[in-house]
Amino acid sequence: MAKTISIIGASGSVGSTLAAQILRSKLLGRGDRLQLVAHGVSSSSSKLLATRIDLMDAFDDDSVDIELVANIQDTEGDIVVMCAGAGLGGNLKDRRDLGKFNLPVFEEIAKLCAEVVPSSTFIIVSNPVELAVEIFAEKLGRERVIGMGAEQDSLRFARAIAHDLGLSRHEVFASVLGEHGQAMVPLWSSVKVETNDPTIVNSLAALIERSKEVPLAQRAAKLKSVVFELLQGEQIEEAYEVTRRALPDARIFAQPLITGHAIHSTPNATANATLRFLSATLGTDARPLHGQVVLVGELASIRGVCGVPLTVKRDGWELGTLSISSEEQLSQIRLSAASIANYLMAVRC
Ligand SMILES: NC(=O)c1ccc[n+]([C@@H]2O[C@H](COP(=O)([O-])OP(=O)(O)OC[C@H]3O[C@@H](n4cnc5c(N)ncnc54)[C@H](O)[C@@H]3O)[C@@H](O)[C@H]2O)c1
Repeated sequence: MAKTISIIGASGSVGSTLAAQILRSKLLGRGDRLQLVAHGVSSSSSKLLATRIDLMDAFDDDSVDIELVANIQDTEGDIVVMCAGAGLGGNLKDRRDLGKFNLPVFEEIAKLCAEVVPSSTFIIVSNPVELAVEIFAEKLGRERVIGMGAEQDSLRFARAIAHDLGLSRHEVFASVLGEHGQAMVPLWSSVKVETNDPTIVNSLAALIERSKEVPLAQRAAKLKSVVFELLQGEQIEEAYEVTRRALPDARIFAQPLITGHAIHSTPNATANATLRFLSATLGTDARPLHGQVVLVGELASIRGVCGVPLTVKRDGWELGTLSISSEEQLSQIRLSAASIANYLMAVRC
């Protein structure tokens, strides 16, 4: 059966990079459609007209129908990727700062989607991911609304560990749960390396031991403050160097801020993580994922939005396996969920 993927916010950095990655990955074939959705504003439609031709010049051999959709009301995707809204930059330094700008955008787009594509699966990229997930889940049901931020964070954590151990990321699995932002919870107990090499196993154990010397919140806050100071002087190289010297769990709090500062977004990494959800939804990839979803008590009695391990299929998400080694880590996830809930209440009142 022919498939349609719609990208809302396709003219942005993430949306346009994702469109190219979808076509390059051959997830879609002859007769399938990729909809580039504008929002009824001529500037976004004009950019997408040009983007469409550029994508056709690159990928027309596969005969995917690349369609420009001028208004969100004409979205038809079986899977809809939500990438619309303001991103970080200027005085907006934390993803939570975006809430007040993106709240009306999320409400409007979720309302329109509920009218035209009520049964589709929604992959949420826009920040704050938790806010968009809550709003979309209210309008469309929680079963098929998934934020991809936790997968992005987990891939970053795995890469940071792989880097320090001299491995490649495909040899490391790691989970980051909770918020896609200041209350994220990198779980050392989830880390698995695909090797029995004692040197590497011992190096990982040493990293874990070092991570216990100073609480993560303290290390991450200090690192971010040093990074912000360096960014004020546009010292990008020095800022990356400082993060490289930090432990992987703190590094992932700060490195995306540098990338966001320098190139406004994190388009390739975000598109890559989003592609995993598209592959899972289309049934071509069964790897475990991590994502922000609305829970109703399935995990640690949490009710509300939280990043958790997931398996994703065409008809939505299911809770995946949680590798938790202690009650302390479970309580960190509960605290993160509580922090998300407080933030959502404040931004929506
Ligand atoms: N979850 C993640 O890991 C992750 C990573 C990077 C970016 N993001 C988020 O994704 C979103 C897009 O990021 P980007 O870097 O592509 O930003 P961008 O500024 O390059 O693109 C924004 C897109 O949103 C559209 N848009 C803006 N206002 C709109 C409105 N009122 N209605 C409909 N569409 C509107 C724009 O036309 C454009 O297509 C941001 O919210 C950003 O914070 C999330």
